[in-house]
This record gives sequence, structure tokens and C-alpha cells, in this order.
Amino acid sequence: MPLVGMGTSSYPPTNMEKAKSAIVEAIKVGYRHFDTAFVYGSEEHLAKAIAEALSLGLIKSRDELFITTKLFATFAHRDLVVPAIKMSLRKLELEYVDMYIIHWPFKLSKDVKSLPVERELIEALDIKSVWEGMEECKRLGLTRDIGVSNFTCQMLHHLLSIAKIHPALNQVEMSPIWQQKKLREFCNEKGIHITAYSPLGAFGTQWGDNSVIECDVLQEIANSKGKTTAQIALRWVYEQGVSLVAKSYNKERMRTNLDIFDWSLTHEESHKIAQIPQRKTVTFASILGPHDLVLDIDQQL
Ligand SMILES: NC(=O)C1=CN([C@@H]2O[C@H](COP(=O)(O)OP(=O)(O)OC[C@H]3O[C@@H](n4cnc5c(N)ncnc54)[C@H](OP(=O)(O)O)[C@@H]3O)[C@@H](O)[C@H]2O)C=CC1
Ligand SMILES: O=C[C@H](O)[C@@H](O)[C@@H](O)[C@H](O)C(=O)O
Repeated sequence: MPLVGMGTSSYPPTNMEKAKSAIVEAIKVGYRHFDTAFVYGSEEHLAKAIAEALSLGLIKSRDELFITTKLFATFAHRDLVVPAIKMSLRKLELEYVDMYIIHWPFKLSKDVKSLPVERELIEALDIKSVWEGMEECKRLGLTRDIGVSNFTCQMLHHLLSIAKIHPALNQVEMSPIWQQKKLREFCNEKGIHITAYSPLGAFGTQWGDNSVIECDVLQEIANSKGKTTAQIALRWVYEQGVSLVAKSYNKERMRTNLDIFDWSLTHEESHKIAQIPQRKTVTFASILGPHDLVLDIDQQL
């Protein structure tokens, strides 16, 4: 799995032409790992970009790419998982994905048409039955591997007690502002890889803020090293031994975001970053509404 991937959740939503050319550009500058989801509406963008990259000879085969997509919460039911991945594969125009993950730690009613939602449309996730559906996806060869996203330590504990196939990874918010020490320790111990999402604090989106990109400590380090603040944040995440997905559809920013491999942070710089006051940026309460079940999960994530 290439350790730095390109996210495709854009705000405001990007149209097909712009998204497709941004993804083709990303392949040109070296991205080989793409993160999509049914709910982003970007699976079709990726399909068209892959076709164009193949026709331009930027890649010889789809196998050169690592593609993750996600089971949305309205399909979090044993019998809906295989149909859901098949629908994603149709949109992606692929025969398999590299990673299929449970997107949100809730089940949403099929009546959900927009967000936020009424409390009665949200249920706790039935981890055992949904994971059986995920395992079936892997057995059928529809995905190379399976994992989860936004799972708390408690949920992982439960999952590990019933899983026949070990969850490969947990994709969670992680950045210098939300370092996830406890969850990382737990996952390390259990052999679950972490992928960091919103490593730039989802700057400029509806679900993010400026807490990473305008963080004083990161800006100071960036100035002294001749790097961008984003590069310092991404390099710090990378140095924690996790993979990450960062989104940019801007030519220059997607290039610099990938340019984090041939330099490093000093002990002193890492120490300063470790001291940054912690605050979670992306919350389910802001996406789904401040319901008891949602607030409870936010607190553990
Ligand atoms: N599993 C889950 O629940 C979640 C998964 N994700 C996944 O993770 C990916 C990344 O997270 P995301 O929430 O997009 O947030 P990121 O932290 O990747 O930030 C993306 C935002 O930052 C801007 N940006 C990118 N690079 C720079 C830069 N160098 N300097 C300044 N601004 C920059 C982008 O704008 P521009 O494009 O204009 O550069 C965009 O608005 C998502 O796209 C999605 O694939 C995200 C949230 C939740
Ligand atoms: O309304 C907000 C959006 O759903 C946003 O939160 C997601 O698209 C996010 O990137 C995710 O993966 O959960």
C-alpha cells in the first residue's frame, strides 16, 4: 500500500471534468493510492481518470494503483454489503478494489436523504453481521482486503473477538492537532494498520478548519526548514509509521504534498509537535447532528 494516498472527498463537490483531470494529474505526479467512498460521489471520477491514465500510458495496468472504497452507513446490514460493493465496483469500472472499509461506525436508515439526520434514523452498528458481509466480499475476490474506519478501541475489541478475517486497517482522523496516541497504541498491539484522514485538518472544507494549516508551531518549523506547513504536518504523520490520505485537486499543492520523503523532522521539532494542544476537527455530531449515540462515539474517537 503506497503510504501517501490522494483523498477524493471534495468541498464544494467537484464536477466530473475537474475531478477527472485532477486525478489524472495526481497519477502524473506520482500518486498511486486513491481513497474514495460511495458517499463522496467520486467513484465515477476515479473510473474515468483511470481509463484516461491507461490510454495516456501513465500506467500500464490498473494493478499499479491501490484503490480504497467504503461501505456507506445506509448499507450497514449483512445482506446489503455484497450488493453495495458490487455497486461501487460498477461505478469504479473495476473488478476488484484493494481495500473495502466500513465507513462510519453507525447504521443509517435507508430513508436518510440528507444530512444531518433525525435521531430515529441512526442505530448502533451491528458489527458482527456487517463484518460477515465484509468477509464475504473478500472471499468473493471483490476486494483484496477489508478494514474499518472511525472505529473506537471498544469497537475494535468487539470486532477482533468475532472476526474470521482480521481487519487490515482502521482509517481515522489523525494530524499534529489530533495525534491519536491511545488508538495508535491499541492498533499497533493488535496488528491493525492505521491510515490517517484529514491530515491537513480538512482545511477549507465544511467538515474541517484552519487548526493544522494555521498552527503556529507548524508554521514556525515550516519557515525554518523552507517547507510548507502542510508538508510539516504530512511528514509528522508519516514519521509516526502510519499511511495517510490527503486531498488536493490543485496541481502545485498535490505535488508538494507528495514531496515529504527525502527530508525529516529533527528530534527537537518532533518534540515541539508532540506538545501541541489536542483538538479533534472532524466530528460526527457536526455531520449527523448532536445525538446521544453520535456524541458518545465522537468522544471515544
Ligand atoms: N473515513 C472517513 O470518515 C474520512 C475519510 N476522509 C478521506 O481522507 C481524505 C483527506 O481528508 P480531507 O478531509 O479531504 O482533508 P485534508 O486534511 O486532506 O485537507 C483537504 C483540504 O485541504 C486543502 N489542501 C490540500 N493541500 C493543501 C496545502 N498544501 N495547503 C493548503 N491547503 C491544502 C484542499 O484543498 P485543494 O484541493 O484546493 O488543495 C482541501 O480543501 C478525504 O479526501 C477522504 O478521501 C476524509 C474524512 C473522513
Ligand atoms: O458532510 C460531510 C461529508 O460527508 C464528509 O464528512 C465526508 O465526506 C467525509 O469526508 C467522510 O469521509 O466522512
